[in-house]
Order: sequence, then C-alpha cells, then structure tokens
Amino acid sequence: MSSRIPVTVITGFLGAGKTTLLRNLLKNSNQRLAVIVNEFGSVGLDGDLIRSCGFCPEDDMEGRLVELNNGCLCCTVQDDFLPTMEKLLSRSESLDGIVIETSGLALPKPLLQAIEWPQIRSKVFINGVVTLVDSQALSLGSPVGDVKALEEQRKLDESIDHITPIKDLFSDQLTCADLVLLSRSDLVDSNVVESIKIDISSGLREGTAILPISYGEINPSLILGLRNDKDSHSSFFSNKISSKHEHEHEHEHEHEHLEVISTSICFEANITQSEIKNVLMPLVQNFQILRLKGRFWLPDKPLPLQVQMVGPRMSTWFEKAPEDVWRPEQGGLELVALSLKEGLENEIQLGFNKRFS
Ligand SMILES: Nc1nc2c(ncn2[C@@H]2O[C@H](COP(=O)(O)OP(=O)(O)OP(=O)(O)O)[C@@H](O)[C@H]2O)c(=O)[nH]1
Repeated sequence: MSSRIPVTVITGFLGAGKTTLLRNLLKNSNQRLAVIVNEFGSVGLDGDLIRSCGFCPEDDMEGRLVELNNGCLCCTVQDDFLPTMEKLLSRSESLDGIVIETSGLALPKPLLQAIEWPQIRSKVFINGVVTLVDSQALSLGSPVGDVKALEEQRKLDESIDHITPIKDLFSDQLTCADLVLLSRSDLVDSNVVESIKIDISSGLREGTAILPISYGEINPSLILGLRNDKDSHSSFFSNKISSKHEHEHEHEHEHEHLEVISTSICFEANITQSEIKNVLMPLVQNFQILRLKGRFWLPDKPLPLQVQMVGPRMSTWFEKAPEDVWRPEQGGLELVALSLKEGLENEIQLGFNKRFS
C-alpha cells in the first residue's frame, strides 16, 4: 500500500444521494476512513446519519468524522479545510483514506486546488471526484429535485461568495467528475437512464464513466480505489447477477449488478515515463477503465513510479516499494485494473511491447 492517503471527493446537489453513498462506503468498504462533511443550515443532519451507521465508535468519533458547518467549503478553504486536513494527516498511519462530502453549492475546483497545496500535497493524492446526479430530477427537467430547498440552503450561508446559477454549478460538477453516478435509477426506466447518459456525456471529460446506481449501492473499490489484489477479486466482480435485495429502508426492488472485469498484469518491458500516459489514456475510453493501480519500474530510475487512475484522472509519484513485491531485472510493470470491457491485458502488453521491445 502507498504511504499517500487517497482523498475522494463526493459532490452533487442537495438530495442527490451523497450521504446514502457515503453510508454504504462506511459500512461495506472495510477501510479506516476519515470523513469531512460540509453542510450548513441544517447543521449536523448528515453527520447524524453517518454516525448512525455505526462507522466510528464513540471514543474515535472526534477524530474521524469532521463536520465543517461554517459555510461553503470552497469559500472557506484556508480557514477550515486546510487545518482540518493537516490535523487528519498528522495521524495518517491510522487511516486508509479521506472522503469529503461537499455541499451541492460548493464549486469542486477550489477544493481540488486546495488538495494540491504545498502543506498537504506530498501526503495525499486525489483519488477521484465522484459526482452524484439525480436521474429522476434530471428526467423531470432539472438537475435538482427540490430547487426551493436549494435556494433556502443558499440563503442560509452567509459566507458563500459566488452566486453561481444551478446550470453552471451542474456543469462544473460534471467537468470535474472522474466518475458520474446516476442515483435514483430505480425510479426511472432504463431507456431514460440511457438518454440521460447521452445528454450529460458532452459535459464530461473524455473517459469519464457514467454508472446508474440505486440507494448508493456500488462496490466500494470503484469509489475508494484498489488497495490490494484481494479487493479486485472480490465476489462483487463475479458475472452480472440480477438479484433482489432487502434494504434498510424497508423496501425491495429488482436491480442488476454491474459487471466489472478485473485484470491483473505483470511483465518486463523497457518502459519510459513519458510513454505511460500515452499508452494508458486511450485505453481508458476504449475499455471503459474505471480504476487502475500500478507500479512501473523504469530502467533509469531508482524508485518505481506509482500510478493511480480513475477515469481520465492519472496521479503518479515515485515511492519506495515494499521488500516483498515483484521486481523486474530492469524495467517492467505490475498493475490491476477494473474495466467494463474485456481484452485489456493484450492491449497493454501490445502498447508497451510495440514501443519498447
Ligand atoms: N429511490 C431512491 N432514493 C434515494 C436514492 N439515493 C438516495 N435516496 C434517498 O434520497 C434522500 C436524500 O438522499 P441523501 O443521501 O441524503 O442525499 P444528499 O445528496 O446527501 O443530500 P444533502 O446532504 O441534503 O445534500 C434520502 O431519503 C435517500 O434515502 C436512490 O438511488 N433511490
């Protein structure tokens, strides 16, 4: 595992299903997560919901759940967000990841820039921006289900220094997204889901996947990233199953599980750093790669390059590898990827062999 802490940002408008997704991650990921929730107006509501899923025992509560209620996160980055991150990172050895749930009014970009600030940059990496889109609201003509409630939320926040129209906020949420989840897909027909995918895809960066979900149900590895090979081989990734589920909100519905293909690759090749992006990026789109994690050994570098990808986002840094991992004689790579299409292994081998052998 890398020494850098993955930071996952969950964004989306009021009621889009952010807290529901977060509760699923906390309950099912088996990871030690710290959570930063940004809400205002209805102080503490999301925090209560998160606490009630029992993810942090009383004695540890203080440290792992941080509620920033002093206003819009993107407008109070320096006052609240950076000190909070520094505090959490001071005990990073007891954390597997940090998840930030933004209020739907926050612009994601200033937050992402703050994660790159020198004080914290070398200790974290952006593990992905996940944008929740309410498919039911969108099918009725607006990205927000309850526009009145959203306007109320805006009025309640005195610190907010941007009066951004809903349309522009939505477009910002889409451009920043590394993965889009269409929530409430249980409430709309599958053809509506398909037409929403087409409608919003022009606002996304190339390679950003759109996945329909119901009640925040998704394999946590797709959101939080792959920690080790065991994650990628979990039973979640068995063949597509159609199943009935009992939810804690006491209703039943039919829904299909996503068929995700896990690929592990390891081979020797004379790889150069500049080529990694050139080979991998086109494959993200063609094979609908949702997640990729790898270690690349470059013949001219003493330390291996860590690579983390989520949709179109690629993060890389050099880091010492543990003693017991595979090492090539000169150069080579070892990676694991989660994609929606098969055949990735051949293409990656071809991509690197074609260029370097
Ligand atoms: N039918 C259906 N309801 C959902 C789904 N996801 C969330 N909900 C419900 O929608 C309501 C709002 O969900 P939240 O997860 O609180 O939404 P949020 O984005 O966190 O909302 P704020 O924190 O207020 O911005 C809750 O009653 C959820 O149970 C879904 O996929 N399908």
